[in-house]
Amino acid sequence: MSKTLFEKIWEKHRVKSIPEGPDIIYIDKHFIHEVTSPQAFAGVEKRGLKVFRPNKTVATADHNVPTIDQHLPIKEELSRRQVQKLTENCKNHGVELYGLGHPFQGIVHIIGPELGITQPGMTIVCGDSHTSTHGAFGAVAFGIGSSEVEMVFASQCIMQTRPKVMRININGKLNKGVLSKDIILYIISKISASGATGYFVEYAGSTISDLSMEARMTICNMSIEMGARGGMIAPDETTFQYVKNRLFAPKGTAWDDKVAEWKKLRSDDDAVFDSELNINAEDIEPMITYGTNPGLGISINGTIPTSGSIEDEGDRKNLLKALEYMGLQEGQPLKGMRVQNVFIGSCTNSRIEDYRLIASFIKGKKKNENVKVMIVPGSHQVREQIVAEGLDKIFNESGFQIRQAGCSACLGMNEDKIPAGEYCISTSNRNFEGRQGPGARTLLASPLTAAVAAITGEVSDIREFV
Ligand SMILES: CC(C)[C@H](C(=O)O)[C@@H](O)C(=O)O
Ligand code: SF4
Repeated sequence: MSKTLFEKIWEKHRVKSIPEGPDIIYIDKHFIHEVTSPQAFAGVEKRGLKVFRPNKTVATADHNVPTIDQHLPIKEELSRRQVQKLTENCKNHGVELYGLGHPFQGIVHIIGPELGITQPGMTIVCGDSHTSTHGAFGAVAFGIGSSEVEMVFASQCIMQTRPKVMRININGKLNKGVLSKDIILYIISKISASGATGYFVEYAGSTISDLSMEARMTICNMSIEMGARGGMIAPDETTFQYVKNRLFAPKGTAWDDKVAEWKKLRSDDDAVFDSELNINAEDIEPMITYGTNPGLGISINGTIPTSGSIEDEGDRKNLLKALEYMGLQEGQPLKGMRVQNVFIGSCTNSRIEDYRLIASFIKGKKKNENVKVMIVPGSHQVREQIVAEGLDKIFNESGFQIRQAGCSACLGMNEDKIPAGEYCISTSNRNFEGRQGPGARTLLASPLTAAVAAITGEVSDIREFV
């Protein structure tokens, strides 16, 4: 019988099916961080257990860490305790930790791919919704809750109801100034923040095949923002080239064997999806969000919808509530609006490719004097690469501040917060109320759209500058 890519990987990892119930799935790789692991460690300890296969788990400190002076003790007490607890737990259970000061430290979804831990055909989980990022390699990767983290610690397996499968086909050439972030913001604006609920999404088509791994990760990362359980892309030459020679990638004949196996990881030609969506790449323009969920987005030249144009009463109320929080009006354009902050980071867009692109655009330009610009690399290694390539000089000359690796202003769990009432163009993935700090107002956009705003001090159309 023909199968989708998702089904092939899922079935290969199925240990048992519970009649009328969930499947038990073997997990190849388990990532953990300081926020969702303490309860799980406490849970296994309460049962008198140890982590069953500690070498299948990798830990990093990312959410609570400061992004300056990481060599000093963490100032915020809660953050300090969380990171300390992670260190103790990893030590007690024999789990490898890339903590502060370690050369591999960084955002969990950045370091997995970067180190070659993330590989095609794997099942990967983490107590973090953006685990979907790893699906870009043709892995079944999804976020889990703390009680499921405990399940994986205890058994290296997880009980999961098998989701439905959706395919989103994107074909054609991208317009000038349009990045993969715009593709995913466009899709979510079309199908809404709940449009893929209950599904695992496979992205396919010529536009996707033409993308780099970094760009594919950005798309898979935000699958969760339309309600999907995860997102994935069939591995191809681009994938193999990215993984090859990375630290934990298979080497020698093991590499050849793996690639032969990975080449079979694609949906069969006649595989049936529960839902399918077709998108024309030429329809996509640079995008920006105006509301408090990632589905409330428009093209950079667009206007905010009017409440009168929205049929559903719930949606209408949500729009008005979002606009009130955002200090925006219905029908208003965003272009030309002043912003006070630009945040270029998070597991969506903090890879070296993002910074190369931004650096080549801003070279020789100065940031607007009223804007604060934060460059927060996704990992320590990305930061080192920025310096090795001399991009740091470009950023410094433009007045962009380069910080150390962490989740940073993507969410207000650490010292990096956006002041209440201020606007921030952010390359992250969530614009919820208070996400970047109490009262902070987030406009999600691509790294290029963020960079051009840093220079002009206002929401701008990158196409007018390149
Ligand atoms: C803190 C963590 C559990 C959370 C997540 O699951 O995604 C965070 O990473 C986020 O992006 O909101
Ligand atoms: S960077 Fe943001 S979205 Fe990614 S894991 Fe950290 S908090 Fe979550």
